[in-house]
Amino acid sequence: MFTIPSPCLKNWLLDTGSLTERLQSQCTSFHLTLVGQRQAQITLEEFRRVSAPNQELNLEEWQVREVLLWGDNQPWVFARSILPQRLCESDFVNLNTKPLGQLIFNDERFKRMPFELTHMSPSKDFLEKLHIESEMKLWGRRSAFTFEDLQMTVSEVFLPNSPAYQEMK
Ligand SMILES: C=C(O[C@@H]1C=C(C(=O)O)C=C[C@H]1O)C(=O)O
Repeated sequence: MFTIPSPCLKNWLLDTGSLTERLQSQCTSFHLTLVGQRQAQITLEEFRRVSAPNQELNLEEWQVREVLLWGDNQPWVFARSILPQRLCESDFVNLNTKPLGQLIFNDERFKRMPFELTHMSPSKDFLEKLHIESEMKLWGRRSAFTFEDLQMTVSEVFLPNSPAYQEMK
């Protein structure tokens, strides 16, 4: 078990509202960049979290979506979501740079499950790509959402300049 180092960080990690909306309230200009969205290699662990019992892993049934959420031109959150292909062809069609939260939090058919929290030391490659010098430990969370008979996961990592670490600077 681990201790979350600040009440501020704990509040961000466990906030069940739309992270997009909360980040937007903390900056003048918010934007989202799409790192990628495609039928790609989901890990076995990710598959176990979203699949139904006895479901076979078929990569064509899932999309991996990775985005960066920026506040005042600072990368604040990296998010990786595992989305059912069926949702990508219906409710999430042409999502592109529209934040997933705008769809999820305005549709009561999406039900959020409890958060899983984690902390990590990001790879040098990941930090270099984002021109982040800080080597601090990063904290993140993952939650699964159910939608009718489907499940999806949203994982979010708070990056060093995000307001989640405000009190720790
Ligand atoms: C789930 C939300 O959507 C945000 C937007 C995401 C996207 O567009 O891929 C991913 C993670 C979230 O931070 C949210 O706003 O809380």
